[in-house]
Amino acid sequence: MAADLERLRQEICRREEELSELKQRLADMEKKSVEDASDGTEPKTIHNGNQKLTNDQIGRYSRQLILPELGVKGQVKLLSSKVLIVGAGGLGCPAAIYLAAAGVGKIGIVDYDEVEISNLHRQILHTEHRVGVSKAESVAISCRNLNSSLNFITHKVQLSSDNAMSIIRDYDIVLDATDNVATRYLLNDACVLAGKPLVSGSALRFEGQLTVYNHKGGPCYRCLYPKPPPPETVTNCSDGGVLGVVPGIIGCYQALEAIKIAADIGTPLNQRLMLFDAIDCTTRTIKLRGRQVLCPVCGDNPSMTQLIDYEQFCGARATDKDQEKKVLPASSRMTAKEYQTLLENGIEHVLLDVRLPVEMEICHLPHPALNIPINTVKKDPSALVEQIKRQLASSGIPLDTSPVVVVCRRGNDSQLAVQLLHDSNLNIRDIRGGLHAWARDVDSLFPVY
Ligand SMILES: Nc1ncnc2c1ncn2[C@@H]1O[C@H](COP(=O)(O)OP(=O)(O)OP(=O)(O)O)[C@@H](O)[C@H]1O
Ligand SMILES: [Zn+2]
Repeated sequence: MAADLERLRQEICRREEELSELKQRLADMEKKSVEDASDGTEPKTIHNGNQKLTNDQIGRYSRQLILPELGVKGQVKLLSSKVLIVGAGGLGCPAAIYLAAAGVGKIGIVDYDEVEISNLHRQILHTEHRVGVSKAESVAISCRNLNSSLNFITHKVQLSSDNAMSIIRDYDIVLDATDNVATRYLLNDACVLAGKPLVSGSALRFEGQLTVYNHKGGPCYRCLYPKPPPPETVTNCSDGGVLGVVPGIIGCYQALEAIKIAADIGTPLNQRLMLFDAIDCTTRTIKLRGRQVLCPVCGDNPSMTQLIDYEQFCGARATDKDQEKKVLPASSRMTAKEYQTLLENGIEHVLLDVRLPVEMEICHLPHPALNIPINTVKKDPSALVEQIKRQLASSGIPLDTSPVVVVCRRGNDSQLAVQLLHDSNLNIRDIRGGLHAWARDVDSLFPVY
C-alpha cells in the first residue's frame, strides 16, 4: 500500500514536470512564431499599431497597463527585466508568483533544498505530491502554470562564494529570500561587487522586515551591520516558529519593490526599513543611516574586492539544516532505544523535558515529565537541581543512582541542560537525537515536528 502510494506520487510528479516542459516548449514556439511573423513586411499577428507589446501581452497585463504610472513603458521594462530570487521558501514563493504574474521577463530561482511537508503551511507554491522535489524546480513549475510566456531559470545549488558572482551577473535585481546570516552577508557583498540592488526580506514568528540595499546611493547590509550577530542569538523559523501569512506578506512586498525598481516607478525602500507586526497589525517605516564611507565593501576605499568565507566570518553555517551538536561525552548520553529499555524495565527516574509548554502539547514521551524550558534552566540551574532532588526524595528514589533523563526535540538543548546541571551529583543523561530519534528508532507512529 505504502509503495503504491509512493509510486503514484512519483508518477504525478513526473507528469507534472513533463507538462511544465511542454508548456515551456509551447511558449517558446509561440514566441518564435510571433518573431517570424514580424520579420516579414506585413506583421501577421500584431495589429495593435504599437508593436512594443503583443496582443496577448496587452490582454494579459491590461489591468496594470492602464495604470498611468506603469503604462506600456513600464510593462516593456518589466518584460525585459531579470530578477533573481535566492531562496524558494516562505518569502521566495509569494515573491516569485507575483513577479511571474506581473510579467518580469526572466526569473531565476536559487535553492539547493527539497520540499518537505512542514514547508507547506507557508511555502505556498509547493504541493503535497512535490514533497522531495527540488524547491527551485517546484517554484518554476507553479510560476510557469501561471505565466508560461516568461523565462524561468532554476539554480539548484547552494549559493556560495564560488558561484554567487557568476549566477548574479545575469540578473538586474536580486531578492534575498533566505533564512541565514552567512547568506545575507554573501548576497550583500556579491550585489555590491556586481552593482545590483538587493531587496531583502525576513520573517519570524509574527514579525517581518523589509528593506532595499545598495540602491540609489543607499547603504548596504554591512554599512548597517558591520559585524555578524553571535550565532546563538539567531533564531530561525524551524526553532522560533512563523505564521505562514507573515512571510507571505513580506514576500509580496519584496516582489513589489522589485517591480518598482524594474519599471522605475514610485519611491524604493532604500535607506528605510519597514517593520511589520502581525499581532496588532502595525507597520512602521524607519529611516536608516546612510552609506558609510568607511564600509569595507561599498565605502569610498573598499578593502573587500572579492567574496570571502562567510561561514567562517559569521561562525555559522549558510543553511539552517539541523546539525547535531556534540557537546556531551558518550557517557552522559543514552540512545532512544536505551530509554525505551529503561521504561520497559520500570526503572524509576525523573524525565526532564526542556521544550516549551506549547511543544509539550504537540507530543511528549510516554512517561510523566518535569517540563522546564531550556531558557528557564539557563537562568537558574541550581533551583532546578533542588526541584529535581525534592522530586526524587518525595518519590523515595535514591538520588545518586536513579537516572535523570533530559529530552528535547532534536537533542541539542538537552545536552545544554545536562551541561548546566552536571555539577549536581545527579545521575543525569540526555536522549541523543531527542524526540526525532524516538520517532525514528522506537515509535514510528510518534509525530515529528
Ligand atoms: N545559501 C543558500 N543558497 C540557496 N538557498 C538557500 C541558501 N540559504 C538558504 N536557502 C534557502 O532559502 C529558503 C529559506 O526559506 P524558509 O526559511 O522559508 O525555508 P526552510 O529553511 O525550508 O524552513 P524551515 O526553517 O521551516 O526548515 C530555504 O528553502 C533554503 O533552502
Ligand atoms: Zn556598505
